[in-house]
Amino acid sequence: MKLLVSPINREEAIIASIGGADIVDVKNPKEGSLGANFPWIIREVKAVVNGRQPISATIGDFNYKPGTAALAALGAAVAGADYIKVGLYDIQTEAQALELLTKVTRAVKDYDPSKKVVASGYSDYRRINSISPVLLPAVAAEAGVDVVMVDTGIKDGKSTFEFMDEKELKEFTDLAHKYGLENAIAGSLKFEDLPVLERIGPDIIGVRGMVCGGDRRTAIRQELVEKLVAECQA
Ligand SMILES: O=C[C@H](O)COP(=O)(O)O
Repeated sequence: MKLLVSPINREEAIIASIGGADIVDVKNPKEGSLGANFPWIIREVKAVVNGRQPISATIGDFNYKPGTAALAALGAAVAGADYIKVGLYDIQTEAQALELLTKVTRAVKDYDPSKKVVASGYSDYRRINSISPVLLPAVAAEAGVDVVMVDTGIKDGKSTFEFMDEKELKEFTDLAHKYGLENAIAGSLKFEDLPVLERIGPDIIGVRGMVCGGDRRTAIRQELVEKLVAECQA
């Protein structure tokens, strides 16, 4: 399992990078679960990571605005993100998801076909009235997306495992692989979740709170990133 760590600024990005994360994911929690950070922060992170890892950037928890999403995706790509991550937050149907993801993917790949698009659904989709992540792999594959993900939409400490059980997350993972996509699981994951995550077998796990010592509002700690890297490799 590859490890995606989500810093919010340059200082945390250095810690995540030196600690050994596989992907350094720039976000802005002040603007939501997959809140977008500023282009200059993405550029700064790209510069300090200096090619050690690919950079991911979130572009927001989106409603049905394909044009706005496509333009934001291009912005993240131009700023240097290698992975551009869009959240399907206020999206209820497969048709809406397909339209939004098709336009985001076109915006990114027209600019640089080597960049990857990540479509994120939310494990707590029922409480935010969003599309089920299990419906996303088929739609994402049709749209030309590279990675499908689940995260929690509301960051109130409740974990993805409180909303989707092992069986559902395995179904999501297997479907992604059936459609030729990579997949990622995130959402207040804890060290004690690692055995079940190993059984489920996602390509990537995404974390912040876990490597902040449990409270995602505090800073990322290098020793916790190193511990997680070691446990993921064990
Ligand atoms: O992409 C990963 C998220 O930033 C996960 O954050 P969290 O572990 O605090 O829920």
